[in-house]
Amino acid sequence: MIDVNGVTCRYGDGSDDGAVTAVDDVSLSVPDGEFLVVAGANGSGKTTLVRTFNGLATPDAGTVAVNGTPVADDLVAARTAVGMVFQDPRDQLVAATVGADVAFGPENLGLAHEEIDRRVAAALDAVNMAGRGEDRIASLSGGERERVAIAGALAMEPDHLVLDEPFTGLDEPARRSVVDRLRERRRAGTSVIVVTHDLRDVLGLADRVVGLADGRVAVDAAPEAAVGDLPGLDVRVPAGAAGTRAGETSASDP
Ligand SMILES: Nc1ncnc2c1ncn2[C@@H]1O[C@H](COP(=O)(O)OP(=O)(O)OP(=O)(O)O)[C@@H](O)[C@H]1O
Repeated sequence: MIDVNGVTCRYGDGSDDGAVTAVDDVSLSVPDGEFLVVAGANGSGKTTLVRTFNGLATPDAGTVAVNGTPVADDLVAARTAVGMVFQDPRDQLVAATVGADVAFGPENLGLAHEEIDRRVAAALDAVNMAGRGEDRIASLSGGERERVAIAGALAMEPDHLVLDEPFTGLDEPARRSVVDRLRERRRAGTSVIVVTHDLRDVLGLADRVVGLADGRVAVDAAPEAAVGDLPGLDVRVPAGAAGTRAGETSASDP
């Protein structure tokens, strides 16, 4: 369980005109096994909010607890329990080859070699990169690097998996494969949190949608109840899913 209680995050020191409140008094709980989509326009605070889940961002007010332990009390526990894949995978790849990169996290957990090999193989398979362990990171395309970053997070088998705009650079087979694996992880009890302003890939999988606007929770509902309000948040929803009530303009596919 991830418990977010009254979290506010600001950038800047608050004394100048440039200070920004990125997350504004947000409270929410993410139960184990939930597939949560965090949606919202650019700059609505999605990334900042999820970065508080493992201590990469520190709230100016409020608390975040993971599996009952405040993140601030045990950063190592939070980072082990919450796996994260960011928007720019170039910042996350640490090794020279694909296999070494995906193995890096599990090695740091001190797992046995056989278990590391199993996890690396399963994670590469999940992103359609089976057998590519010897490929050099430097020779990969942007989308392939993104897939390696996702594999690295999957190989950690975290309790909670956060993916920030995970599908942007993925081709269709890779996207389908990752979606299948996320579905599988959720069935195994992992909570999956996908951050996006484009719900077309994930709305069908979601148990719940939290929509942010200006750092605040504007929508918190099951997908079928949320879709009617999402176009107002400037997010992209699947064609036919938006609540295009009479007289409204939808942000869905043309
Ligand atoms: N490092 C930073 N320094 C200053 N302001 C920042 C920083 N990171 C984010 N912000 C500001 O905080 C607000 C929320 O940003 P955040 O990246 O959390 O939003 P987001 O919803 O993830 O956006 P996007 O969809 O563009 O990734 C924005 O106004 C942004 O300009």
